[in-house]
Amino acid sequence: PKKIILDCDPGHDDAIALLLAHGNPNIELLAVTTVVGNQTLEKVTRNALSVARIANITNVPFAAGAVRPLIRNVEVAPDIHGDSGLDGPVLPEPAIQLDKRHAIDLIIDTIMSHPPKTVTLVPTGGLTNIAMAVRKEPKIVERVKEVVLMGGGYHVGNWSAVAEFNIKIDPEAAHIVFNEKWPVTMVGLDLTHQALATPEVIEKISAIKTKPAKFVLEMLEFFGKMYKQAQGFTYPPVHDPCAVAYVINPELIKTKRVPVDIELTGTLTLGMTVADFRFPPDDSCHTQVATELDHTGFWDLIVDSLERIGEVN
Ligand SMILES: Nc1ccc([C@@H]2N[C@H](CO)[C@@H](O)[C@H]2O)cc1
Ligand SMILES: [Ca+2]
Repeated sequence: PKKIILDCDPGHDDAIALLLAHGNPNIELLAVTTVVGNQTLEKVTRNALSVARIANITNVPFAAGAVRPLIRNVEVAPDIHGDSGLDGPVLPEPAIQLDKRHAIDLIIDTIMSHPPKTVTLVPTGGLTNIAMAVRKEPKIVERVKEVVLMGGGYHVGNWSAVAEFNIKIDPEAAHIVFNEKWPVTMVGLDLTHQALATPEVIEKISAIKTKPAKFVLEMLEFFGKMYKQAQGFTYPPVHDPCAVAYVINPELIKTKRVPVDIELTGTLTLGMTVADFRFPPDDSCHTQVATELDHTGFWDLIVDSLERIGEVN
């Protein structure tokens, strides 16, 4: 199985990414870390532990990380995720305690305690924790197998005309992560806006008569309602599980090697992931962007994970 660390800000789609990772037999979830983003650190951390309770995830360390971006102020997304950060379903009381370490120490310890090139980092929130971990222990850059992140967009923005939320809330952190010499796969909005939870998808999940599946349906109902109101989407794009799906089966997502850098000083373009498609990438190019999703294959993975999780009491 592929060993991953999920760094997330649950968030409805982060929650589904966590369930996908937990339920899929090809993924070994080594650690879950939380970062400020969709909501405050306290709220997204509580949400992560509630999702762990829903799926009965008991043997994975969870640790909380950065309470705010490296430089800028906290900017949350209640218009999509609500005041709790996971509005819609009733959130159960957590059943596990947080790991006593800071997220960046759990990330560093986990990577350094596994053989080189065996651990994949999967950030699905702002990149504050990842940037801080790299600055504290630069050795993780050569040791990590790859970074597969949900964030950015080479032709699409959602937090400004040209920037995506996860990048824009901490562009300095993103600049660090995209410029370290490790393999980065950017699963951006160009890809995740194809991951729509259509009625056919809802129907397939509705056929699974378990509490975790019901939780997912209640999350998708709220997420869909907010996405329609806030961004005019008929069906909601479920972003974060796309990053996990790529780790599970890279054939589900087409990618293109291209240099990507982060705008830090633009008035209109702050946080933009600038992809330079003008020339063929040279050997120094360590970034690739996701371009095309196998929609059916993607959602079949999520349905399969929910079926494997089964009923939980
Ligand atoms: N409007 C909006 C804001 C933030 C997000 C979160 N940020 C990423 C998509 O921009 C995902 O990780 C998701 O959790 C989604 C929608
Ligand atoms: Ca997220």
